[in-house]
Amino acid sequence: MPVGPLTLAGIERAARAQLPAEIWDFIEGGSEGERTLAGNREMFDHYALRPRTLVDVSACSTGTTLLGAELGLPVGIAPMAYHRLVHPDGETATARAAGRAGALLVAGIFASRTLEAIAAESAGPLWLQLYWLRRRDALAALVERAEAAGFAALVLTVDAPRIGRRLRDLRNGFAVPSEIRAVNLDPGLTAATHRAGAGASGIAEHALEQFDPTLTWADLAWLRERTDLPLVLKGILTAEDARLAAEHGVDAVVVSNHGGRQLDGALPALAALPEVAAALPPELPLLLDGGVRTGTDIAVALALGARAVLVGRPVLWGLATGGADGVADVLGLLRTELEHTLALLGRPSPADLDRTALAPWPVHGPRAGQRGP
Ligand SMILES: Cc1cc2nc3c(=O)[nH]c(=O)nc-3n(C[C@H](O)[C@H](O)[C@H](O)COP(=O)(O)O)c2cc1C
Ligand SMILES: CC(C)CC(=O)C(=O)O
Repeated sequence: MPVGPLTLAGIERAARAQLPAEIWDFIEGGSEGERTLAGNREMFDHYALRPRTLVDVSACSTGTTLLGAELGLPVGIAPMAYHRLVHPDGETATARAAGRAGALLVAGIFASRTLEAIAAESAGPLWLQLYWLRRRDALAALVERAEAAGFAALVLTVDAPRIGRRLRDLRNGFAVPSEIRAVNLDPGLTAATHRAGAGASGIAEHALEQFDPTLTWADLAWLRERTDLPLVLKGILTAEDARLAAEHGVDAVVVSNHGGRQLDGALPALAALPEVAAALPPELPLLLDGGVRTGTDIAVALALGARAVLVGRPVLWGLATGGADGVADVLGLLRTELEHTLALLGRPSPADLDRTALAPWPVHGPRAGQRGP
């Protein structure tokens, strides 16, 4: 019997081999020189783990709680547009796998399956990500639908007043194929997404047309007035903004640079985590996304103050290669790796992780063999 991929990197290779080049570029790419995209991964190399011994690790748990919900592992699926780009089932398959694993799913405002269909497949906590659309009526309607469908929190993405210059998409003249739609929005609202043009990105043109770049802290009250759902801000990278988020009463914060797809040269997510953690009240849940690819990465992020991590691209690799089962493989590998890391580190549960689990990585240069089979 052939052995399947033993790391997310193996699933990545399989996905790359089967996806059309321009879809691969849209998923995998970052903005401009892709320095922040690379930095997200490289930053994990700056930490070593400090294992403790003679600790009973016969029963390790990967479970945690987040905004009152139980998670089987401290992992959520980052909001990503158009899952149907890589698999005909799209977000409903992702939701099935998340439920099986006890992971959080953050569905995107540009989901290619309806909120109701996603909720019907979902067995675990489900949040909805929003962009600040000029058409506030469309946003208000989505909030109402999300509440009715049982979504448990809203995530407002704040790092995208416009779309970063993603050179791969510009070169490819990338547009979302017309049969794959952001079905939760009026077709008129997303038409530009489907218009290809040499040297242009349909995604970027659409955002210029529809995203409202006047969004400021004062506007959060508009969302608050419309819903009792917890409000999460995604895309915070500084202590200053973390303090403002807390002052404005948000319920959680996601440290993120949008997977290196927005401001190139922005801090790697893991580099921003300590200052954001220090600036927030300890009871306010903090999440991180960007470059999380192994159980060790999860342990490092948790030790630096994250309650949970979100994982983006690997979920689309899994979805591309095996639908719901492929996403389950990705989440299953992360759980296996995290559980091993906790046991060998002598910290039997996520709650046991803190800064004392970490030291600076003492040698310079790239890690040998990290990618694995
Ligand atoms: C294909 C793709 C689509 C994305 N779409 C969205 C989106 O609609 N809204 C959003 O807030 N973030 C979006 N993101 C960013 C992710 O939520 C997340 O911040 C990032 O992918 C995390 O980094 P990782 O891919 O290295 O795990 C997208 C990312 C990718 C790769
Ligand atoms: C449709 C896009 C605006 C989705 C997004 O945020 C991204 O591609 O990073």
